[in-house]
Amino acid sequence: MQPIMPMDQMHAVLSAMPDLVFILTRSGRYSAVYGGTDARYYHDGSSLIGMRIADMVVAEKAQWFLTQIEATLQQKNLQIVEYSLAGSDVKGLTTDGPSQPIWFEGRVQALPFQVDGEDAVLWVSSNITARKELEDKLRLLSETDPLTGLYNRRKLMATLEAQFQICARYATPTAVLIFDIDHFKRINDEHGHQAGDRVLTAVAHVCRAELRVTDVAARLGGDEFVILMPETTQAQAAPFAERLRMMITELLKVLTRGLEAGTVSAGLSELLAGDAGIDDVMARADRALYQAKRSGRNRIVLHDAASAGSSPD
Ligand SMILES: Nc1nc2c(ncn2[C@@H]2O[C@H](COP(=O)(O)OP(=O)(O)OP(=O)(O)O)[C@@H](O)[C@H]2O)c(=O)[nH]1
Repeated sequence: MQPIMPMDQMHAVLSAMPDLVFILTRSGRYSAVYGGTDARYYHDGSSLIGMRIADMVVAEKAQWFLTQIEATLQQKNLQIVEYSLAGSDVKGLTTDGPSQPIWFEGRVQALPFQVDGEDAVLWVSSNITARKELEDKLRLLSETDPLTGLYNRRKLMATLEAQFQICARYATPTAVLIFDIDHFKRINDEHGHQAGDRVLTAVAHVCRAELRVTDVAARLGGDEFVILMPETTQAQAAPFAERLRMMITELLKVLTRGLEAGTVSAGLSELLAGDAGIDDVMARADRALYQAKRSGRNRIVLHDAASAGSSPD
């Protein structure tokens, strides 16, 4: 049998816990706070003892904590939750401790005895901010095109797939525009690859500035870009597409110094009720783009008009 540790040693062990440990009652009272004494990772929580969550934490977050405590008491098994808290979310903290919001992982376990006449949980908070930041960086890297900062093909397809599901359920339209810089290769050949990169970056900048917040711009690869316009039919998207084409053309004129590569071709389509999946709309927009290239470049072709012409396949 394990020897019983003297109370003062037991207390010292709890105080030395690397993470913050709370005993919280069902009504949200901080009965005890231990550990988490390294100010690089945690604020000193000792001032919370005897207080109630609802009095110490901003209302919306306090309610969230109470919900987690109740769930743990009812389910009686370990709950693992993630949440963020800024110093300003908690009243009465000392100014020591991190100044940025902290991400925590909370491990919450019901206690087999009552504390201060109430059911209670042990809540261990670990600072996981560094891990969260790394996750954010990795997500950004996996979803964006490093040159332009726009969504990459993978993220575009995932977004289009989500939009396809919304359209299938609620019959809302989504327009898809694919555009491509005409004779982009000449820009690279005449002005160098770096100049080509600057053109691609500037085009992305125009897209970002012109789009609505709900629109999505992506670089498919090379000099090919896609814009998704949720809640927008092909007909509604056409004037916007034309304005964008003209703005990019103006920009290219400046950046390419009159080279015969200063124009844009585009194909426009929309999700249709009978589509089996997102490949259908991408193929229609692509066919329309092909048609725009074939019929002299420097133009936008709408899917209906494109389907009347020949296709690349
Ligand atoms: N600067 C730069 N060039 C790239 C990048 N990715 C692809 N390219 C170049 O983009 C050019 C695309 O050329 P093509 O696909 O032949 O198309 P185009 O010259 O625009 O001709 P059309 O589309 O028929 O008008 C190729 O020369 C690629 O090497 C990039 O990230 N940066």
